[in-house]
Amino acid sequence: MTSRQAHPEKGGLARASEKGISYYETAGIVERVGLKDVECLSQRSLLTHNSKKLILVMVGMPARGKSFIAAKLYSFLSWSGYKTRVFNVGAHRRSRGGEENKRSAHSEASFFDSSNLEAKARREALAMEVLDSLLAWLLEEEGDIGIFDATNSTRARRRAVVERCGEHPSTSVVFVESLCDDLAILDANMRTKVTSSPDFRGMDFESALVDLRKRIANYEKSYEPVQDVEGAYVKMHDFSSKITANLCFGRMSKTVVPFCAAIHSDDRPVFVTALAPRQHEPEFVAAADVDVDFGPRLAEWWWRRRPDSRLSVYSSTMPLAIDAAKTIQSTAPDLVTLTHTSALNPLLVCADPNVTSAPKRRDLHDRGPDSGESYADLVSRLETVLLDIEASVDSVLIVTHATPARALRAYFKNIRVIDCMGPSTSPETKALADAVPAVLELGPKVGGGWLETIHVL
Ligand SMILES: Nc1ncnc2c1ncn2[C@@H]1O[C@H](COP(=O)(O)OP(=O)(O)O)[C@@H](O)[C@H]1O
Ligand SMILES: O=P(O)(O)OC[C@H]1O[C@@](CO)(OP(=O)(O)O)[C@@H](O)[C@@H]1O
Repeated sequence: MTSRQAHPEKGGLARASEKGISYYETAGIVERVGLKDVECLSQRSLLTHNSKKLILVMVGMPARGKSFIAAKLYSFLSWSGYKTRVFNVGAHRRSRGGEENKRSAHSEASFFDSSNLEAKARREALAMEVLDSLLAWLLEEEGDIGIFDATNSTRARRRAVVERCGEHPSTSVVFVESLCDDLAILDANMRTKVTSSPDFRGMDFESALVDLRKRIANYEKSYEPVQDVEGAYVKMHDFSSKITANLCFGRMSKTVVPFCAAIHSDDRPVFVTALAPRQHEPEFVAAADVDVDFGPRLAEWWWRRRPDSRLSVYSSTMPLAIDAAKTIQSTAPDLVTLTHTSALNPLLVCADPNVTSAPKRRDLHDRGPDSGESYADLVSRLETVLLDIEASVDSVLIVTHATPARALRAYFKNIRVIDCMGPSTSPETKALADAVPAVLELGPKVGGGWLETIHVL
């Protein structure tokens, strides 16, 4: 290797760039060596685009967090603007089981034994009925992403799913598999499951646990993890401590895989607070001039609350938000980490400065008469912050402005972004940039979802 060709990571870059020479200076001179014929590369070029309709097929034994992950993906993808729906085979099985108040035989462990051929055939039929509903919704009701929530634990089942979806060329299938062998995690998951799943309603806790263990043992006998040859997948091992992905490109690699890597089910609160809206923001109301002591009030509240726990603070890059975040950090420099990001800045609106009335309600894609940002643009820049929030195992505090704060809240509460705007939509929305400053606390609920609490500063 000559000095001009030296590899950038091995110290050649500085010398090369001093002379203004590109590392790829020889491009066009060196001959390409038939790479277009390499099979995996041609497959790569076919898969780069987003498919029109995406089907995420959950895979995993019971109590591996499939429904939890499916619900999270639903919140995230809906919030990102995709028309998304979860189709759960367990719910369909129960609704077909008949007996309203009595436990159906279709909920007992023996129903999930693959050597019970009658039950097995019934389970396959139930799964295909649900898949058909999913496909009908995607194709006839213009859905974008369908999430198929079942164990899909054998290769034969997955092949059947892929074949049925393959009848519709606008669809593509990606498996989302959750693998977990850690006994402590499984034990905790099983306890959650028997207390929350309708399959165990009316049973005492210990008998329910025994039955679930038997159900899982039945699945263990026939479980086959997804293999590369089966197609595109994301695998999450032990609560996202390891992620593997195959054939994921486009929207999958840009957002879905990072989201799967971020999520976990640790118990830590997320706090959101917003400075009063400026006059030209769509959320503007004649708010009192409270901004000046916002930072000290926030810091004092935090200090009173839990000075012992670590806190990751994300603020916008507006001066008052930066000041507030720094004031918090000054109270406990060892516990608080700061990130300032323009992703949390107010909605960019290009309004006429002479018009002082509050702008009218806008739709997700409206940019207003003079362009600027739509709510959809805002959501797209907030995505990066949302991934940081989901990934954090420390408490998180977001110091932002009315519109981004309300858009973030929409994710946590599964509300359409446009329905979260405007202070009159709910007390929680009002608390985000009210005349009296407040912090909205979002606490994760066991098994999914977030509980809201308003703290007035
Ligand atoms: N990635 C994961 N790996 C293992 N367990 C998880 C994961 N994510 C969530 N859990 C936990 O698993 C428990 C059971 O989840 P659930 O979604 O009902 O399982 P499944 O649908 O696979 O039967 C929940 O308490 C949830 O917190
Ligand atoms: O047919 P398979 O793929 O096994 O999956 C469907 C079954 O998965 C289960 C496994 O326990 O899902 P869930 O835990 O979501 O209720 C059953 O309820 C449901 O009948």
